[in-house]
Amino acid sequence: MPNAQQCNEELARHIITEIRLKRLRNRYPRLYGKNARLPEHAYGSEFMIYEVTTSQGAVGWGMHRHRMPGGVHIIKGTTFPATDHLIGKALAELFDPAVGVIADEAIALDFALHDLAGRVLGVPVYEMMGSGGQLSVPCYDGAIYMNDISPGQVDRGVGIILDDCQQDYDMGYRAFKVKIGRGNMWMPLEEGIRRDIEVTTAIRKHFPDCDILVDANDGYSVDDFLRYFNAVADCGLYWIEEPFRENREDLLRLKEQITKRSPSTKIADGEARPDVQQLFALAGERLVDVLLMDIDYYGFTEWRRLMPRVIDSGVQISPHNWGLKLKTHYTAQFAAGTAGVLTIEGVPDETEGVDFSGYRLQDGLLHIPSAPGFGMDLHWALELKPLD
Ligand SMILES: O=C([O-])C(=O)C[C@H](O)[C@@H](O)C(=O)[O-]
Repeated sequence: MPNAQQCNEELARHIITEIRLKRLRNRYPRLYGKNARLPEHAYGSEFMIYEVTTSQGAVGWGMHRHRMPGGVHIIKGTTFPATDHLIGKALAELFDPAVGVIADEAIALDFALHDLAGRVLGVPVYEMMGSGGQLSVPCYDGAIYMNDISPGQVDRGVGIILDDCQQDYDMGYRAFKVKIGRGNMWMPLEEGIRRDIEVTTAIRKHFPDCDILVDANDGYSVDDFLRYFNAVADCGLYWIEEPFRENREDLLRLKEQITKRSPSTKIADGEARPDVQQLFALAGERLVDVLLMDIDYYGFTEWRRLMPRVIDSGVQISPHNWGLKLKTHYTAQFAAGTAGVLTIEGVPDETEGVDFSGYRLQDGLLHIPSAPGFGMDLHWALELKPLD
């Protein structure tokens, strides 16, 4: 890795000449069904990326970040930040390898600029971050949804969930995050709790070598969650995610039960509507063990800024990546760049036009490539032009 001055000089030579907005599509290998709060997550979706070119012919690309300061373009009814004002700027004005994006007006390009700077400097993103983590990171399967209650599946009951686990096991996953909270919206409460218990214990029985994480998307009350937890305490859950909306009193009760029944089980929280100050306060009392703010909505650069505080506090992190393997790979680079990442969320999918082959999942570990930037090549994506 070149030193800070060499990096700055090199990035200063690269003037942004073009920013293209493009559309990609991903596809899941099966229907991803309901969680405690949302209906079917379907078979994939479309999302936007930026491709950024410089005066020296360097090209970087990355997912559009969902924070939108500044002006906007409207494309087919969707709003995106204007990027014309970034044309003509030197890469060094927008990006510092030791920090990330340094100009708020360019934050929508967070992933694209990390990729571009890595390619310009000839280093992977994790190296720009200091290579403080591991090149093989534990990666769990985040795709075990409530497929037993999706239309057309009802007759197969818990069996369909075991088939889903097997499909992902065969891809190399050795830890499953299982959606629970059927009684919140989809089944009568008691029946829903019973099914959650049945699903959890069946996975434990059929996959004894795998970790089980459960995620209720805040869909339980503390009393009902404790009933569920006590029934599955022998399963040795790896973590409990968002059992109910985070608050000190309820988390104290849960922690007390965990300490008694399954002391190694962790509590993970902070994906939905995170209040970062509150999360650190809860982490300070060991009522939250793992912080989950999303790699996109919270942000790659923002996570980088937060890391000194994370490491100081001793809490662990696992930035939320739901929806796209692309996000998993962003977080994998993050995990290789810094200490403090416990495990990362994997999403089994394929994205048209993107070469993911540098990343390899085996026996529950995601191996990260040393290619420059994020190490994923973009072969083709549909270009979008703003409406006049
Ligand atoms: O931890 C996770 O992956 C999620 O909770 C994803 C959710 O199921 C999904 O609906 C979302 O991201 O809103």
